[in-house]
Amino acid sequence: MGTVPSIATHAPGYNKILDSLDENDLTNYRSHEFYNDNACHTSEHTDWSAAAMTFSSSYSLADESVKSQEGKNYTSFAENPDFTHSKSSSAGVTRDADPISYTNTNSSSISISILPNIHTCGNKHEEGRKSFIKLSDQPYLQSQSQGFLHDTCLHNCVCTSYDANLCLIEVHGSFPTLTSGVNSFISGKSQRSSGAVLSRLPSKLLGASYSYSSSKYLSDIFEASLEIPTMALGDLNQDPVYAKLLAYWKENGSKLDMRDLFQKDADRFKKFSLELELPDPDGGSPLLLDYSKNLVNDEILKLLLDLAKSRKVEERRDEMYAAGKINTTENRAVLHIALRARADDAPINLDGKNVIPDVTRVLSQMEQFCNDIIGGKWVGYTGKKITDVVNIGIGGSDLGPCMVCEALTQYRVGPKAHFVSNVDESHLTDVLSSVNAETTLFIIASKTFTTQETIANAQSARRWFLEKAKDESAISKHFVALSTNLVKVKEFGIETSFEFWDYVGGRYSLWSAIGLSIALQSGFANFRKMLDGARFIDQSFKSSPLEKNVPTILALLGVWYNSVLGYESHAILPYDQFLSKLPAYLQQADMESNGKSTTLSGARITGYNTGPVIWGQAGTNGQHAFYQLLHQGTRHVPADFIGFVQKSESISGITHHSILLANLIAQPEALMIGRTPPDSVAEELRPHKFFSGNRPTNMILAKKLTPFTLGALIAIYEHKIFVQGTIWNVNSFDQWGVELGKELAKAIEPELGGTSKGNHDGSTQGIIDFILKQK
Ligand SMILES: O=P(O)(O)OC[C@H]1O[C@H](O)[C@H](O)[C@@H](O)[C@@H]1O
Repeated sequence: MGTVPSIATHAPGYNKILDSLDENDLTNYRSHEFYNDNACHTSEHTDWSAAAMTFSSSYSLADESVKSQEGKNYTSFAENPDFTHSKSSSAGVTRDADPISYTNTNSSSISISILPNIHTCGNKHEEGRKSFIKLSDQPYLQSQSQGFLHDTCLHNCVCTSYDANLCLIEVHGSFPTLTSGVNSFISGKSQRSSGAVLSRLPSKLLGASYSYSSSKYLSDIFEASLEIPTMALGDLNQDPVYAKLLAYWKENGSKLDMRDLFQKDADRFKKFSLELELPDPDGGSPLLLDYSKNLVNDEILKLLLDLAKSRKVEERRDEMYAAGKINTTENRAVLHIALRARADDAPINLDGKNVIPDVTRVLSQMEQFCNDIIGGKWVGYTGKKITDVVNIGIGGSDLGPCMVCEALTQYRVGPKAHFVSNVDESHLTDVLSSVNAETTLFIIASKTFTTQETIANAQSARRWFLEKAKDESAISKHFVALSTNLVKVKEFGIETSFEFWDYVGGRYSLWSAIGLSIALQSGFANFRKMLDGARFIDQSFKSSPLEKNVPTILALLGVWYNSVLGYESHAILPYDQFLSKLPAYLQQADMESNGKSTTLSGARITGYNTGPVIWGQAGTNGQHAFYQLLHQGTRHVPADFIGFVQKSESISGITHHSILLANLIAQPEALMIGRTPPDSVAEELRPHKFFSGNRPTNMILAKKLTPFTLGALIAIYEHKIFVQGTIWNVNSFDQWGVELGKELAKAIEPELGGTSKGNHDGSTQGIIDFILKQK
């Protein structure tokens, strides 16, 4: 087995794999990048790939023997005569921090990567090669450095190893995101190459060894136990901080009264509120988050912040920002933050490639298109200017743009945007009845371009259009597509398309080409301002300490209510008619993200609630509908009140906005202070007129609903959802739960024609029969 078994001494199955490998095949082995802390971030040291086959001089295999070919044991590679080493230099200067390259003299292409610090392992591993990666458990390697955690780096490394056709990874130490990285690797493997992942957690820490492989390529030669290594981020139920929160509530919950807390602490508002100075080009002003009307005190807040630490929120956030493939079940990075980046922002490297240039390329294409449409350069088939756009999409390809177009009504400079989402034909016919084919642009928005409803609506819109235009060639002037699936777009017969990428989740896509209807209606400049508002929050979320971090605070309060106190829903109450679609938008954003009952490592969640039921309506309308339940119901519904200090009013003489603001302020006050009816109230009515109060709310207030403020507001919620998903240990970025219904509908549809019959339960069949009889 040559020199390779020198590290293969621990995990069950490891030797077995190595023994089973064809020695002659070892010429394909090759090591990968390793850089030590200092070297990897110096600006001179830019050509990472040239520094392959290196590892740190500071690393020593102190805890194991390294066998040379003659069978002698060494305590480090440096001493092993099988390896020669040479020191890399940066810009001609050799420094202590520079890496040392080790090469195996017996087989020049055999080497084992020792990766105590793998910041740079985003580089692709070479196709057809085999790699060994070893991660050390030296304490300094697990500390945070340069904004990255080593487990994040391992994750990236593993995720980008997909081109190697065999990858063995031996891990010493506890790396919280290892499992997700490894899962990504494995799922990537099934598409790109065969491989195996082998990990070992140090027995001295865990009292056990773990190893696993899911590779088909190796499945018959590798019979090691298929145990998945335990992630450091384990079951929330086992988290000691979570246990403290539960205990605290159990012991003190009934005594927790906000009215007392305000009375005892004159600084409570100051202490439990945050202001973010928004650099809004339409008038910079602070955004206020007042969270003082919550069932929390100093102790609870401290525990919640500790929980964020113990659930590794910051590490996971860094992993997302570093393009880690945290959407493990789909092996995808989650990079809506990249959509808001500016061209000169620090690169965001995914699989070794900066994604920002592609983002800015599509944004420029959108900008040009908007200018052409708004400026009248792009006209309809009869030469008339485009006055209306109809966005045909559903879910994430509808809710975001639809909500934002309404929110930015006052910023309209271009064609009016309409939205068709429901496959119910009345949605389409209703919109079509209000537009003219000569002046209407159809935007077919679908990430996958396979969504049944969208494709059906797009086909019907096309037919309607052709009935009017009577000319196939007119289609190109009136239909454009937004998708990640450009092949399907072509198949559909659309020439102009705007691309986005699979690292953009549908419900996080309004910042991408999916936002074209926003940019057309509001003008590209306003679209950019909205992106900038979100970018501002991205930076604030990344750099603010947890206690000053708006999305994190909102998330922690939500976890407190949802998982500790058992409150099951959360209301979104915007006091602005133009934000009336915000609750529906956040329903998808939140419920599709965190409505999960499986942890990242595949365990069933029991004992605590994950994503809440999100609902709400614009104020003041809701006050005359469901607020009764908020004030006096048996359920407790934490709520976010959202408002704006200024609004341009066009009807003079009536103080609409003051009335709106007064109500916005009064409702949270009423929910907190409650009321015991005065003695003057008749005895029998007194219980009915009693308001218990002590009901929690947040207030989010900004100066004006501008594109920038709106971008910031949406991004706050996106990151809030992310933090909660992290704490609950769920994948917030997949949505397998929507699949089953879709599949069954496809099976049932032909049965409604009466020609085929399925195999259903009695109720389902009864319903089908009822329909068939009435048809
Ligand atoms: O954009 P599309 O690929 O057409 O998908 C539209 C929507 O369909 C699905 O059912 C998903 O649950 C949503 O997350 C998605 O936004």
